[in-house]
Amino acid sequence: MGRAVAEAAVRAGLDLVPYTLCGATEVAANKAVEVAGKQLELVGPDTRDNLIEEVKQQYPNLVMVDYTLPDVIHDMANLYIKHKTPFVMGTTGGDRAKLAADVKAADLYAVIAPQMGKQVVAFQAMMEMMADTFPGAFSGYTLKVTESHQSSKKDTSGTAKAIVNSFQGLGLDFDVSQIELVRDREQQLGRMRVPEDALLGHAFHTYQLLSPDGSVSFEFQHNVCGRTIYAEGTVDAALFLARQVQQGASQKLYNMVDVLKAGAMR
Ligand SMILES: NC(=O)C1=CN([C@@H]2O[C@H](COP(=O)(O)OP(=O)(O)OC[C@H]3O[C@@H](n4cnc5c(N)ncnc54)[C@H](O)[C@@H]3O)[C@@H](O)[C@H]2O)C=CC1
Ligand SMILES: O=C(O)C1=N[C@H](C(=O)O)C[C@H](O)C1
Repeated sequence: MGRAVAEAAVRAGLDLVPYTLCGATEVAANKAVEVAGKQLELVGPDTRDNLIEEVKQQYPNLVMVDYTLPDVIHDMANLYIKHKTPFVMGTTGGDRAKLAADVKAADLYAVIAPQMGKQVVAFQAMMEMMADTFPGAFSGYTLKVTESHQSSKKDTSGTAKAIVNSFQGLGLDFDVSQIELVRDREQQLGRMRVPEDALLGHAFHTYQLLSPDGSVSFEFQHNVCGRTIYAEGTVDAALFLARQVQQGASQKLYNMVDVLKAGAMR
């Protein structure tokens, strides 16, 4: 995602900071990272603090973008809080309530969301609205949720968890631990019908609802191949956040439904 966002930022005409934070293993591998002809320097956890202070001086409108891993999500949030750098975070996992509470307590500008793709965010917003408007409308129904992602994704989809939250509001008795995770290549190609060239980057979600007597069924599905939809949405979020900072907006913590409702997604 880091590369896809950097490329989308360049496409949008943004000034890309020539550094990229990464884990210690990536620094040790010492791989060159080039985006749109610009060389990016890899910066590991040991040297990032001093660098961030320098970069802040040089780029006063800095917005940091986080696509790291569930294991380090709180460490990364603490980093942005420590340096007071506005940030957009698409990383999933961690304790989401704690994450929001920490950022709110720090009074820092941020967009945090498990889903950045405009049309999927719109679907997510629609489900939230349905749950708020018609609470319990699907009481007694059963729910089956299946999500397939690239096998490197270890956690349950943050998007699926958010949608399940709305289904719970609609009366479904369903826990996120019941979400079926598909990470096996053969199942992805066969049962899930994921195109082979999307095995390393896809998100196929299906939500099936069945009435108590089996006579009524609903199915919602969103299938994404590749990373572009999230990268473009991330750039929208960064532009939106930069505007909120400049205007000194009183609300500081946002999710992508807020960004979409503000009309800030291209
Ligand atoms: N919100 C959204 O729309 C989307 C969210 N995601 C989420 O974003 C996260 C990352 O996904 P991918 O890019 O596919 O994973 P990836 O495994 O390709 O990349 C993770 C990156 O985190 C970096 N990293 C690890 N430890 C670090 C540390 N201590 N400091 C700085 N960087 C560190 C690694 O160097 C690596 O480049 C996952 O949680 C995924 O579910 C992914 C796509 C869309
Ligand atoms: O890791 C991914 O790929 C994705 N992660 C997010 C999630 O966990 O919901 C968003 C999308 O599904 C892609």
